[in-house]
Amino acid sequence: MIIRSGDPVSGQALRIGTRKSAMALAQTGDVARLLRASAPDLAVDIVKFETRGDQDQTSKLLRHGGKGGAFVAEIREAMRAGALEAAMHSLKDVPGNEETPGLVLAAMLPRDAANDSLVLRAGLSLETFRAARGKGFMIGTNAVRRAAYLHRLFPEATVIHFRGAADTRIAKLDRGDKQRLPDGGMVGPADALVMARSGLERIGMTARIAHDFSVDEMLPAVGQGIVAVECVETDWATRARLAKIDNVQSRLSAEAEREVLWVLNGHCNSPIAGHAVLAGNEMTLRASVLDETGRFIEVTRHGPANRPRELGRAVGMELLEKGAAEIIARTRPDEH
Ligand SMILES: NCc1[nH]cc(CCC(=O)O)c1CC(=O)O
Repeated sequence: MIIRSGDPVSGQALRIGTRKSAMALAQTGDVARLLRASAPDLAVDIVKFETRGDQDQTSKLLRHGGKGGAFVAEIREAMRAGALEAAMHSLKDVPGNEETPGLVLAAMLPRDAANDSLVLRAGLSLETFRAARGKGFMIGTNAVRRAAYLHRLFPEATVIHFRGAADTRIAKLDRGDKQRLPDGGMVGPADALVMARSGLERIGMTARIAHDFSVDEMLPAVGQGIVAVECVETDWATRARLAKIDNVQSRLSAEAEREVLWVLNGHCNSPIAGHAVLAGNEMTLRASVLDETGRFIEVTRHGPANRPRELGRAVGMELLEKGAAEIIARTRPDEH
């Protein structure tokens, strides 16, 4: 079968579902631009969803499969029901320990910056923060991975629960808002936040970055910086369109990193980090499992770039041999 762009027979547009945060819309805009460039006649419709993940700001979310899972689930339902051809996801938010029968991540965009960045409250200087080595400062995040790395990097700082979309999080930081904890208590205000550089780039807020953590200082979440597009496995026309914008390096890195999650049975809010780097025919995969009490296991292995799953499996198994399962079990969301 020949797939023609803008398919004049059906005249159908490709409908992509997305959350409606500023970051998600920027990402979906990137997907649409690449699709149109690869098939100039293709009509791309962006369908905005307010997911349960955006509405539910309570701790229930963590108990029910985690934040990431909630963001993803509703858009998938719409796609399975035929209301969409494709769904845009931040790969980082796509659970790595679940089967998704009938769906496939058919495109991954070129990876943006994978590292995390430090954002300071307006008026607070990096010099002041550095001189205190974090002492007396409150740093906000709701990712257990970032919290554990912050305890390693700034043992004298206090890490506090801080949530919301990227742009509203920074607004709350600058206003000095207190945060409601899952148990109903209040904490804060925060002096600093840790956020993905890629997200800040997408919402045009890189001017607020006080410091970029290197990926070695703070190993990123699996898939961080990669935008993925999912579709129905047997929707061959959509798969052909998405295949045109698929980036091989992102896909190979994602396969290696996500295999670690699969081996560790990591959930959305696991203290698991993983990052693959490609150099010629070789891939280097580093992954870690850590907690806020200072337990830290890190594994680095090299392998052929065209066998990413094997490398991910080897790294995951070595983490398990070194005791990763016990650390992960202690941070299960349903135990929060
Ligand atoms: N959980 C929200 C989320 N999902 C993906 C990103 C960053 C963008 C990316 O990884 O591509 C973010 C924001 C953040 O972590 O600061």
